Amino acid sequence: MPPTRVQFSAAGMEHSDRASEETGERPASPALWWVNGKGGEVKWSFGELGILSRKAANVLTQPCGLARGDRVAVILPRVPEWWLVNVACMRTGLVFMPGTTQLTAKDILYRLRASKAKGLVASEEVAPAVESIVSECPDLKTKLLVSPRSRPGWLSFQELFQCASAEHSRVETGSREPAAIYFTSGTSGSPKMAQHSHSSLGIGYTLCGRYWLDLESSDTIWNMSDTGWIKAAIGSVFSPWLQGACVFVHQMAQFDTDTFLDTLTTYPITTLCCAPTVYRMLVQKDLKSHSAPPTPTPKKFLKLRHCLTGGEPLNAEVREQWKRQTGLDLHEGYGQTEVGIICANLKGQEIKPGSMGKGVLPYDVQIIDENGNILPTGQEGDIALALKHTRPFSFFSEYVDNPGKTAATIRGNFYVTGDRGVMDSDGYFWFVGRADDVIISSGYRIGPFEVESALIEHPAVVESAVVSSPDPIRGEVEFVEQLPKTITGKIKRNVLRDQEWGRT
Ligand SMILES: Nc1ncnc2c1ncn2[C@@H]1O[C@H](COP(=O)(O)OP(=O)(O)OP(=O)(O)O)[C@@H](O)[C@H]1O
Repeated sequence: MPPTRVQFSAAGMEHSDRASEETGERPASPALWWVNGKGGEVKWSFGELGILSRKAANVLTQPCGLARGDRVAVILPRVPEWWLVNVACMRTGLVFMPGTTQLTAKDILYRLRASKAKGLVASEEVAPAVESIVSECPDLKTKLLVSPRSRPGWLSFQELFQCASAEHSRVETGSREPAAIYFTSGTSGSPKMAQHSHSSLGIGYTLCGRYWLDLESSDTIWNMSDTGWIKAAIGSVFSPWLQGACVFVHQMAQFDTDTFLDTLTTYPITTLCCAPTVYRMLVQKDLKSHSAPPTPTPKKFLKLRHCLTGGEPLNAEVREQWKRQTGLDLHEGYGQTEVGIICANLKGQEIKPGSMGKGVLPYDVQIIDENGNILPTGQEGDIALALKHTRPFSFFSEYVDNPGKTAATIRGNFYVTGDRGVMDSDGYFWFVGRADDVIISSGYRIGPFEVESALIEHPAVVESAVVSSPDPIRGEVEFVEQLPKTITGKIKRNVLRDQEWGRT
C-alpha cells in the first residue's frame, strides 16, 4: 500500500501517518474539509486528524471512564467531532454505534437498551430526548455533550478536549474484535444490530473505495449520507481515507437543492454520492447550466467527475435525465449494512439502464432458489453471496443477541440477502424487490420496482411505490402528496402494504 494511504486499524493508521510525514508524501488535500454554509470551515490534514483523535481518545477513556469493548452510542449531526470520536473509538477499542439525530426518544431508548451501551455522545438537539429516557437505561454510565454550552448532568466534550493530552497509546485490537454496531434502516421491521469487526470495516472497504468510488488521493468526495448509517462509514470514513482522499462535508440545517448545487459549483468536489431520492429531486430542476467540466458555462460544477447512488433502486428515467442534463453517468451500487457493496456499476463498465451492475469483489454473487441451488441466467430468484471456506473478511460478524436471525441469513453455501433479482447473460443484476415486497397477482410474481419505474416515466410523477392490495379486481394507482419514508429516505412499502391490507 503506498505511504499516502491511511491504514486502519489505529495501529496501521499511526504507522502510515508517520511514514508519509517523514517521506513528505502526504496528500496535499486535507483528510477532512467541513463547512456549514455560514462561514464556518474546518480543514484537517491526516497528521492533524491523528493528533486530535488521540486527544478525543483520552477524553473517552479518562474522564468518561470507558474501556475496550464498551459500546458507545454516537448521535451527532455532521459535525467534525463525529469524525474524531469515530477514529478515537478505533484507537481505544470502543465499539462505535452511530445514530441519526432524527431519532426520537423512543428510538434512542430502543437502541440504548438493546445494545446495553455504556457511553453516549450526543449533540444539544437530542439531549432533551435522551434526558427523558435515560432513567430506563441502567447500563449507561457516561453522557458526553458536543456543544459550545455546558448542560447539567452531561460531561462537556469541548471542555475536556481542551485539556486532554495528545499522547495516547492505541489498543492493539484483533481483526475479529467488534469495531462498530450499525442499526439497519428498519425498512422492513425493527432495526437489527449488525456488528462489524476491525477487519470488515478496516479492510473491507478498500476495494469499494478504489473501484466503485474510483478514489485517489487527489480526489474530494462529498457523501450525503447521514452520520447514522453504514453509508457514512463507506463514503465518509473508510473508503476515502484508505485511498488518502479528502472527505468533504457540508452541514446543512436542511437539504435544499439550490444550496446543494451551489456547493458543487463552489468547492472542488470530484466525487458525489447521494441517495436516489436526492437525484430524483435534483432532476426536477433545470440542471443544464450545471454540467460537468469542461463545459464552459458560468455555473458549471467545479470538478465533478464521478456520481454515485445506492440504498434503494434508481429508476432508469432519473439516470437518463441526470445524464442528459449534466453529462455525467450515475454509478449505482447495491449493498447492505451487513456486507457492504454487493453489486455496482464500476467506472469504465457499460451501464445498462435499470440494472444495478455486476457483482463486485470480494463477492461471488448468484441468484439461487429456495434450496440453495444456483438458477440459470434470466430466472428470478434470491440474491445470494457464495460462502467458500470461511466467512468473507468484509462480512458483519452477527446480529447482536440474535443468533436466530444471524443463522437465518445462511442457506446451504450461501448468504441470502433477502432481496429478489435476476442475473442476465452478461452478468448484470436486475433488482426485482425485497423478498417481502414481491406482489403475487393471479399466480404471477410482480416486482414492484419494474412497475414503479414505468410510472415514473410519466412527467407528472416524481416518485412512486407499488404494493399489493387484497382486492383482486382493483388495479388503480393511488396518487398521494407524499410517500412514507424511513429516516434514511427509503420508501416504506411495508407501511403502504399494511394500509392496503387494513393492518394499521
Ligand atoms: N441499488 C439498490 N437497488 C435496490 N435496492 C437496494 C439498493 N441498495 C440497497 N437496496 C436495498 O436496501 C437494503 C439494505 O438496506 P439497509 O442495510 O439500510 O437496511 P434495510 O434493509 O433498509 O433495513 P431493515 O433490514 O432494517 O429492514 C438491501 O437489502 C436492498 O433491499
